[in-house]
Amino acid sequence: MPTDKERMLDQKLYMAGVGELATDNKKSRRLTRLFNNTTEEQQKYRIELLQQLFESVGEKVFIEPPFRCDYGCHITVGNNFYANFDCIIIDVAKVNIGNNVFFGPRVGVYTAGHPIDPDVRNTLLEFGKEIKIGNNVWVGGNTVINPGVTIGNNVVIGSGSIVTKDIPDNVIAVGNPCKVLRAITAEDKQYWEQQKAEYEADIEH
Ligand SMILES: CC(=O)SCCNC(=O)CCNC(=O)[C@H](O)C(C)(C)COP(=O)(O)OP(=O)(O)OC[C@H]1O[C@@H](n2cnc3c(N)ncnc32)[C@H](O)[C@@H]1OP(=O)(O)O
Repeated sequence: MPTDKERMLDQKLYMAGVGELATDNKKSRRLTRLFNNTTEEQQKYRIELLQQLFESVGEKVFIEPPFRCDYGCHITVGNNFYANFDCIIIDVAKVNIGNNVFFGPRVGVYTAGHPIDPDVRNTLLEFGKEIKIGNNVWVGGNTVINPGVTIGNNVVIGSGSIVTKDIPDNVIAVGNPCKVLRAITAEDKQYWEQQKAEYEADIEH
C-alpha cells in the first residue's frame, strides 16, 4: 500500500499534511524562515540553506528573499538561476528548472490542484502535476505557471502571464491564457549582439 507521499509524487490524489509530508513541510517552513531572515552579507549561508532545502541546486543560484515553497525537496534548480522577490513555488509535484533561468518578481510556480467537485475537494484530498522549465528562460514578473506545464528552451514569458499549456522552444509567449506572441529569431540575436557591442565600446573599463 503506498503512502500519501508516494501517491503525491505519483501525481495521484493524496491527503496533504499527514505522516512524512507533515515532517517534510515543517522542515521546509524552518529552512525558508531562516533563508528569509538572512542579510545580503550572508550569501554563503543562503546557498547552504538552499542546498538543504532543494533536491538539487546548481552553481550561481541567487534567490531574493522572501521566497516560499511547500516542501523544497521536490525542486531541482540548474546553474545561473535568479529569482526576484516574492517567488512562490508550490512543489507538491516535481519542479525542474533548467540552466540560465531568470524569474521576475512575484512569479508563482503552482504544481498543486484540488478536485473540481466540492464534496471531494472538501475532504482535503488533492493532487500535483509536475512543472518543467527549460534552459535560457526569462519569466516576467507576476507570472503564474499552472500544474503540469512544460516551458521549452530559449523562451521569454511576458509579465503577468498565466501559463496554462506547454510553451515550445524559442518563442516569446504572453497573456492570460499565455499564448505564443512570436518566434525568437536570428534578427533578435543580431539586434541584441549589436546593443552589447555598443555597450562594451561605450563603457569605461
Ligand atoms: C529578473 C527579472 O526579470 S526582473 C524584471 C521583470 N520585468 C518584467 O517582468 C518585464 C517582462 N517583459 C515583458 O513582458 C515584455 O513585454 C516582453 C519581453 C514579453 C516583450 O517585449 P517586446 O518584444 O518589446 O514586445 P512589445 O512591447 O513590442 O509588444 C509586442 C506586443 O505584445 C504585447 N505584450 C507585450 N508584453 C505583454 C505582456 N506581458 N502581456 C500581454 N501582452 C504583451 C504588446 O502589447 C504588443 O501587442 P500589440 O502588437 O498588439 O501592440
